[in-house]
Amino acid sequence: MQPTERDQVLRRVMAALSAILHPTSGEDVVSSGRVRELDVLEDGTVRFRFALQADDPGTLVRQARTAAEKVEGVQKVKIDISLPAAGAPQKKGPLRAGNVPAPTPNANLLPGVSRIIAVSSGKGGVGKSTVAVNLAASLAKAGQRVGLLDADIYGPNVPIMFGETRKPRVVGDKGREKMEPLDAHGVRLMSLGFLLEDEQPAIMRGPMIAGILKQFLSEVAWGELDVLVVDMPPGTGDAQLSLVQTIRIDGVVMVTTPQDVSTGDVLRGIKMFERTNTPVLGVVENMAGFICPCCGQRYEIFGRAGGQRLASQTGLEFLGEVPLEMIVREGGDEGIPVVIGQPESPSAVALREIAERVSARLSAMAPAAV
Ligand SMILES: Nc1ncnc2c1ncn2[C@@H]1O[C@H](COP(=O)(O)OP(=O)(O)OP(=O)(O)O)[C@@H](O)[C@H]1O
Repeated sequence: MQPTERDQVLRRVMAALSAILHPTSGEDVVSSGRVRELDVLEDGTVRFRFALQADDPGTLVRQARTAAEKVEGVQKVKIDISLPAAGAPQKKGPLRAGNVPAPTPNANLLPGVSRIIAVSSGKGGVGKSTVAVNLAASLAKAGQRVGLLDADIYGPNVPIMFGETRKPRVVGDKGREKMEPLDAHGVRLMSLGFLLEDEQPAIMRGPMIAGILKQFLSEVAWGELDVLVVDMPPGTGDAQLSLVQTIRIDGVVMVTTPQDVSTGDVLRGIKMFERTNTPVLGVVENMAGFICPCCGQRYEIFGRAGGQRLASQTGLEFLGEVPLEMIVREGGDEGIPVVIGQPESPSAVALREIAERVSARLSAMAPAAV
């Protein structure tokens, strides 16, 4: 594209973006300073940075993308989103929650995978992996072709929860080798933990993930899958953002305990996904009451209905609550997910119903747009 032509495209894009107004303040996204560093490259790619403000709806960036894509002469649109850091002015610097590029996941990275669900939590230890494992096992039991990617680099314990101690095999011709996922309880299993040294400090792992994830994923022979469940690292830092930017995630299941809700970590997690245009399917409340193994009596150790309140506060679907039951922990330790080992238990029934709701949400979605 010639410089004069690029200039014309630039002007047309600028005009198209200027027509996008903030729904409450009415200011347009260009003169309000949200769109920055607008450029048109020789190949017709339009690039700009979108400086999101705290009260911006998640749809504003999408509107800007659609408007730019429709402009005559534009081949591709790349947007870097800067998120407002909580309570602090924005600074330039390394990848962090306040300054992240927009997710531009590669659609061809997992070509045989129809849907990707991420299971996430605001903080560690709330039962995120337990939900991911049982969600995957339930979907597989219901006849779907399911993969499970353990991307929890800080505590990759999904293989153990599936009773797997093997390392994946390498298959394929020389120069085109791929790692074959392990097959356990009808689920194809792969863990980023296979790449990490046990003694590697956790602080090294977040930055590492951005570098290795793409290569790692393209070197796994997933085959055809209806659903890939991704067990995310806990929290909302760089590692989570790298994942969202690399993998095309169709929906996120947020796991919380009634207690965790009150800390606001979950809310921060939900906001991070919304700001990166990653749909959140709903909230699961785990450890929602202890069921005594002796008498079956239920005790609300961590309080009640926090997840439900959070769901209504955020307008998200409440996907269900899972009680605190010893058999869930035992199933995890023994490598037999409770939905398989004790399918009639209250927790297994709850987890299966959650899987059904997630499955229904996925079926209702339009074909994945990337
Ligand atoms: N509903 C439950 N009833 C009983 N034990 C549970 C339940 N949910 C999770 N656990 C147990 O709590 C512990 C933490 O669960 P899990 O590893 O799934 O949490 P996580 O959020 O993935 O943690 P991390 O952030 O460390 O990866 C495990 O021992 C698990 O078996």
